[in-house]
Amino acid sequence: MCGRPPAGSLDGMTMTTGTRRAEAVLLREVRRTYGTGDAAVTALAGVSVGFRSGSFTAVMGPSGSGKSTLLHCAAGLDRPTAGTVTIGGTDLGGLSEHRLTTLRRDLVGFVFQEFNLVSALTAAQNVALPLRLAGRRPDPADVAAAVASVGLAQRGAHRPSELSGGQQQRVAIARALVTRPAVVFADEPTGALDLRSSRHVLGLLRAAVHEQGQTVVMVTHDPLAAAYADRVLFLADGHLVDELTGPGTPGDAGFAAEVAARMARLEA
Ligand SMILES: Nc1ncnc2c1ncn2[C@@H]1O[C@H](COP(=O)(O)OP(=O)(O)OP(=O)(O)O)[C@@H](O)[C@H]1O
Repeated sequence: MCGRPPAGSLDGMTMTTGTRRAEAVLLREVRRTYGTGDAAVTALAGVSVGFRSGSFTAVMGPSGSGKSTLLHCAAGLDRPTAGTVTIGGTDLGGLSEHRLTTLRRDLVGFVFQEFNLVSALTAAQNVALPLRLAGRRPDPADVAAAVASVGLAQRGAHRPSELSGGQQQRVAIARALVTRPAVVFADEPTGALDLRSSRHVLGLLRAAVHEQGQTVVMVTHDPLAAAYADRVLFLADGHLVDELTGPGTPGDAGFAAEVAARMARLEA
């Protein structure tokens, strides 16, 4: 947020792999099955995909296609039934719950559709929360800068109930970015917002990628939102079935139309 590289910088992995842009997150043959026997549901049927450091990826697909499951497995919030997930070169499968929690805290930020702010805390206190949870004493200037960076300099002392939905989501984004995580996972971040607020939020996520070098993976149902990403992945029945690369212009109308056409085909 302050022009510094992400705290979870993946340089070490870049050197060991010898590639300029390492995979911040890598899924290999990830399967996730819920339930057993006749009641078993295969949410992910063997997905292999990488998210390069400094990239913005949107994940789309019909309802029930496995988008949230993919996001949760990639973020270490859920454990795959089979396959491997690595974040910053670390295989999550081998980690204890405690180490997994620490890795998420150090390398990962989250943005949810429903904001998930703590209602009793002010905007600034919400933004400072991940630093406190990491045992750090937040520098008020850093917190103020994070709040200002999402356009809420005058609102730091307000509680969530005193903010609009769009403002609350901007607080959630500042909170997700304040520790400068290598990867931000966003699950329908604009699902509850109007068009203007959505654009603002998507612009902030894009800036995190293109100005701060962070990596964003965003699940969305909205082709206009997906058109802010550099790449759009399409899931169907737990499989990765299609992929589009954007023209590099945020919210490009032609790209959004192409994304909508691919979605319409999947939903037909
Ligand atoms: N905890 C669970 N127990 C049983 N089945 C589940 C569970 N979570 C998800 N599923 C099933 O796994 C499949 C994929 O679900 P998932 O939530 O990943 O899809 P999605 O693409 O995110 O859907 P939506 O767009 O509707 O949010 C669905 O068939 C869903 O019913």
